[in-house]
Amino acid sequence: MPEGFVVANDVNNSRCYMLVHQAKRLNSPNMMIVNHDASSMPNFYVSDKDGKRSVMKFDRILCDVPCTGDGTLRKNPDIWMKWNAANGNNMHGLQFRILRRGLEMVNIGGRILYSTCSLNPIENEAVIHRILLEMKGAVELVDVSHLVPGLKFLPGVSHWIPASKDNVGYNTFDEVPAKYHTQVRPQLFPPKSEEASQFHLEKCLRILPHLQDTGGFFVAVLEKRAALPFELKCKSDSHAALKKDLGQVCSADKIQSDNSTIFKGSLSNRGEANAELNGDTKDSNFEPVPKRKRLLGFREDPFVFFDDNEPVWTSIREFYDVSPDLPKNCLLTRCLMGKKKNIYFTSPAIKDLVESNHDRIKIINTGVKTFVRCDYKKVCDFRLSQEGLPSIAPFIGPRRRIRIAKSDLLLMLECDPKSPPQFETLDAATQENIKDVDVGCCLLEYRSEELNLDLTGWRGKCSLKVYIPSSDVVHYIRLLGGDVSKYAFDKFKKEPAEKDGAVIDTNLTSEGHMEVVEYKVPVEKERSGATDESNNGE
Ligand SMILES: C[S@@+](CC[C@H](N)C(=O)[O-])C[C@H]1O[C@@H](n2cnc3c(N)ncnc32)[C@H](O)[C@@H]1O
Repeated sequence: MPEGFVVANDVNNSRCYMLVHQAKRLNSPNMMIVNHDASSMPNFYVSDKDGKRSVMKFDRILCDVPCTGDGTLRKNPDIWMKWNAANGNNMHGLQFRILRRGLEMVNIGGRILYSTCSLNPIENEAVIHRILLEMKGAVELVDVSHLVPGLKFLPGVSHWIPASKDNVGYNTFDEVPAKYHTQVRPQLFPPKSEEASQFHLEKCLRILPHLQDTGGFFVAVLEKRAALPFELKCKSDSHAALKKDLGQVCSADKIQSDNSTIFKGSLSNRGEANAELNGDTKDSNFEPVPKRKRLLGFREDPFVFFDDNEPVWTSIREFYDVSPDLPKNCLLTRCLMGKKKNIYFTSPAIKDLVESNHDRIKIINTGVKTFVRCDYKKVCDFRLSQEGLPSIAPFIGPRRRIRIAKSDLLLMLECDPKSPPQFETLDAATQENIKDVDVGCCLLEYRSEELNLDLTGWRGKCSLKVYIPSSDVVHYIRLLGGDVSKYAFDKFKKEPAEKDGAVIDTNLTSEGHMEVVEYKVPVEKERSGATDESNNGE
């Protein structure tokens, strides 16, 4: 299992759930979704082998920041009506703060990608220029054009004209009328022409809509070459705060006050650095980081990892013939009491991240669903879930594995789920393999030179079923080279008639029109209520 992991964040709670939905397709145990304001993102702690905790720095950070979205004018025509040369002025501050916080959280030598779907330089080059100025050489723009061969783009610009909402542009801050001083601030202005070349803003990528018929997009990659100026200054403060933070078992209040200490420490120093830079002590350019509200008040179920005495584990281990190499302490549920419904699996690194931060970071989701309660089946209380199978398949023992042939798999995928293929219709070798496996949930393994598949199955008394999400059925038939034409309808030629028990799915065809795919499959119920422990933020 890879040691790396991804932490995805959005300040908007609903967007986090959208993220959960999208990320679910990856089936990755190495991912965590969190819900914070990125401009005041709390530090993440990790522990080493001796259990000593330290602040984690990321290797890579991608800041796809909120923006005016004026690069998407073609698909969002309402932007035309609201467009104003000054719209970007309101976004600049938040964009800058998000990027700056990202730089704090990245390792020296690490990279940060800043992107917007806007073409307004105030949201783009002006943010990068301001960061480069403030970081005093600790951060450099990187030329990444060779990493995207074939992509058409224009270089970043080094000159732009900030404007007020009445669409009047200003060459210098001195020209800005006092009434607009809060909107058109000094930081929005481009570098002086004689200084412009030192920033290399041409290394930014401007992807313009007409170049290759896309939306407009802006991308800049920064590398952190050294500690940031305010990091050096506040190092001792942060150390003291960190020591204090780690030295106690935290209550909610304590955590809040400790975190504010850390942020206050770095903030005041950042303010200093910035004021120094701008010769301005009044406007430090840093809005105060708000004290985090009710850290423990968000409505997410807890993440409860299995301990050595987990009562449900023995029967699962025995039934699935699980290898002792499976890190069972990386299995978790989302309920403290009552019947466990779903069991999730994370990588060891994510487990540590959850345990070291769950009381200070709003974790929305992590782990892949691996076992699902199905005690009505009276064999084992839990069946395997296809979502987590790629992660734990290597640990499932031979007693629960059935090697199947391609023809068997196609039969199972294409059949009416109410009438799964009987043993005698299966490949002769498969029929032999089935004899070694008792009734119940099992792992169906298909192996060929081109394709290896591990699928959740059900070995019945006289039939064999594949047990996968309905939305994946056509995908697997396609992978196996089966005929999917009978599942497809062209919406523009024929209205699909929903038959009893049929599942309708929609896919976008390469022609860009909607193809409606209809098929009958065993439906695995994967979802329940929004705050139910069983849904892990899905
Ligand atoms: C351009 S979109 C990013 C879209 C994202 N890359 C995706 O593919 O879904 C900007 C996102 O930033 C989020 N956002 C806005 N302000 C934020 C903040 N202060 N901290 C974190 N996320 C923020 C918005 O909710 C929005 O989802």
